[in-house]
Amino acid sequence: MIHIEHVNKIYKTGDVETAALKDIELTIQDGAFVVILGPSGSGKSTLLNVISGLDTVTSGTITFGDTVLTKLSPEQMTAFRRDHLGFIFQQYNLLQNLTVYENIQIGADLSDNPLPIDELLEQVGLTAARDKYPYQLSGGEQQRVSVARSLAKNPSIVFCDEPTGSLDEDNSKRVLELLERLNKEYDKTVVVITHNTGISEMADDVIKMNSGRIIELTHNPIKRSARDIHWG
Ligand SMILES: Nc1ncnc2c1ncn2[C@@H]1O[C@H](COP(=O)(O)OP(=O)(O)OP(=O)(O)O)[C@@H](O)[C@H]1O
Repeated sequence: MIHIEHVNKIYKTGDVETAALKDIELTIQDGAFVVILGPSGSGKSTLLNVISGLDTVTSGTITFGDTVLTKLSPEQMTAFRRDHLGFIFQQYNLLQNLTVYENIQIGADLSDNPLPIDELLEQVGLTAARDKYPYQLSGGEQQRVSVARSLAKNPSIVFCDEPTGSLDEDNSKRVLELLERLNKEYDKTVVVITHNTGISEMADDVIKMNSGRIIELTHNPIKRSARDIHWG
């Protein structure tokens, strides 16, 4: 479980201060599928960055199970990220000189308890592409490799920042189906940032942000599967 208590984040650029997060209070349950929605500049990426330790808070506390993330040193935070957190971004960030298999292996090598790469290749439908290089794949296929890479190290939570932002509807739904499976079958907590309101139909919990604040928290009693969401 992640507890976020009274978190504020102020960016200072010269004399200009931007309050990117204002008194955020939030709990993310283990195994939940959480979607964060909000207009550009509302603080979604900043929230994800501070929860995942990619950035520091200005004030407030973030607790992950028994670990108080906001008290960790940068070195401890790096180790925590490596051991527990997976990331998927809009850009696929694959290493161009490595094959599909080798890109996934990079994720597995970070862990003492990795998932089998061949199984992951099968899950993302890329067994036949295992020896291809990223430039030989479509955007959708590349994003599926990055999903497999993030899962390979067997993280307890996967953070996704606009994971379908560069994909058409069909490829997006394939990637979303993988996130769904990762949540249900592999029991990972999944946190997705998106502009696409349709994706919130898949979520257990939907967080709406505006101007650095959480303006609405909704729990979906019934979730739609990735294939059935309304594409927005
Ligand atoms: N490194 C930074 N330095 C200064 N200001 C920043 C920095 N990063 C973000 N901001 C500001 O903080 C606010 C929140 O930005 P953030 O990137 O979290 O929004 P977002 O909701 O993720 O937007 P988008 O959907 O466009 O990615 C914005 O006003 C932004 O300009």
